[in-house]
Amino acid sequence: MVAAYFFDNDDSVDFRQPHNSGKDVSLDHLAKLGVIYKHLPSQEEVDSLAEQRGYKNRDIMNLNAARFDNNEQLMVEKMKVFYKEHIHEDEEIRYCMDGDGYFDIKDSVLDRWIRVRLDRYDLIIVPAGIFHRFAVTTNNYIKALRLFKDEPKWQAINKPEADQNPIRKSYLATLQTA
Ligand SMILES: CSCCC(=O)C(=O)O
Ligand SMILES: [Fe+2]
Repeated sequence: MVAAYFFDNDDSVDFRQPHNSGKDVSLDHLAKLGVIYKHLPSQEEVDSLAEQRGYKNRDIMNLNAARFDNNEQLMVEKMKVFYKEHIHEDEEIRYCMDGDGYFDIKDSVLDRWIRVRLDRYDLIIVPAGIFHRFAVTTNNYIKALRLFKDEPKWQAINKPEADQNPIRKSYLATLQTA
């Protein structure tokens, strides 16, 4: 079941560890940042949400150590692409079909990372322009359905370019009016 809490900022510890500061974050607080969480135990519910929100395409991302010949070091190296804070110019919609993972959300009002743990049948919608990152847990496995409004493309925009991105600026403007 989902868990959300402020990240403990202890970068000396493997990023796949929980990093729980002990300070929980409510789903309402996440919603104020534009992040939507849902628990959808059936595929029908996922399909209905996709219909409502106009997600026309999807694919499945399977991240596990076996994909890297059980070479955990290689997997960690590859995972760092997702763990580098980034934005997208579209919503990021991920549904955990199996396994688990951490979606870290940057609260730009408090300037703090919020860690959201997704477990099976959890879905997260990360708004366009918000800084975020992803890590598997120490289970080293997630099977995630990726939903897209248009073409299934994954384009991460990192700092410093992201800070000047118009979608980023629009996102920050929504926080001012919230
Ligand atoms: C398991 S989905 C990987 C994370 C991701 O797609 C992203 O952060 O853009
Ligand atoms: Fe992303």
